[in-house]
Amino acid sequence: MSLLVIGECMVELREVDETMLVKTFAGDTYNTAVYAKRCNPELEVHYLSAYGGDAFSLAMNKQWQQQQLNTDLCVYLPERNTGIYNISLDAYGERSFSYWRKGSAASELMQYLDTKMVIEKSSQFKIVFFTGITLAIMSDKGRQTLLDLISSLKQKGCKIAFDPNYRALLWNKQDARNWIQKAYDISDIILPGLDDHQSLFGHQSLAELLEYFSTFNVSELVIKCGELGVYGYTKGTHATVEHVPFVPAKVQVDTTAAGDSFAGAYLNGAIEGMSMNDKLTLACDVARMVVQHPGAIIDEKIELV
Ligand SMILES: O=C(O)C(=O)C[C@H](O)[C@H](O)CO
Repeated sequence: MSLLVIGECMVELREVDETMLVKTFAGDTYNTAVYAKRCNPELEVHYLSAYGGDAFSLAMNKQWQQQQLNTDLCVYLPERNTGIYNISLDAYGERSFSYWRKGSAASELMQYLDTKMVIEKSSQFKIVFFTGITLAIMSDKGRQTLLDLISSLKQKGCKIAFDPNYRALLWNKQDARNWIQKAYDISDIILPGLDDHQSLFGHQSLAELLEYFSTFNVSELVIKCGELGVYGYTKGTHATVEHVPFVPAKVQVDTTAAGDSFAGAYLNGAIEGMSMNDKLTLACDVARMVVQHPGAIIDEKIELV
């Protein structure tokens, strides 16, 4: 049984000093795929994306292989390029991003993907994961084709997991709200951040989020509340909430991929059949390790927990 992750990977640039940049590869869904695999090297993790014919795309593809991801479903678009993003950090290691990704290969994935072929393989995928960023980079037609594909995979028995990962730079708020709600409608496992919901829907508290999600048919709801910790709810047991308090990292170097690594560890735990408390604890531990190192993907020699 495997995990299928759908989205975009890019060139990641980060400044070493005023004249030097480090180049690696990252993107929210890719980060999740990598950390799920690192948590359990036995787990088959499929990464579904598109890559171009430029030199960066080819190097990126090599990196996907090195991370032991299964890329059989990926689409090659020789006329397109890979996207690029840059990480800027403040004095507390809080990150912000700049993007050069319009028209990237991944943004056109759904125009070229053989969705029937993916549906035929559905029995392999226990969980299918995508994010608000996966939707944000696509045209409306691409977004609808993606949601149709996800719905078909759900009908075939795959569990659907979704993280809204709202990035205001990538789309307007109204579009983001509409499409993220459509994604919630078909998701079994939802991993929202309170901050995303504050920006998108004006929700100010955990209680407001719970009220909002009470109308969706979610089997696992994991709400990340920053310094208030994380809360996990399992369908039918909304009264027996699991709460894991926030424990700060020894040092916070770069918060890039904190949420993505959390998702990777959590989904790995879900596939392994862990309890809600164990999944949340593992996910928090992994995210805490990731923020202590620069960039989205930390050196593989570093033990995650
Ligand atoms: O912001 C994006 O679109 C990215 O995917 C880049 C980062 O790796 C990601 O946001 C980290 O969560």
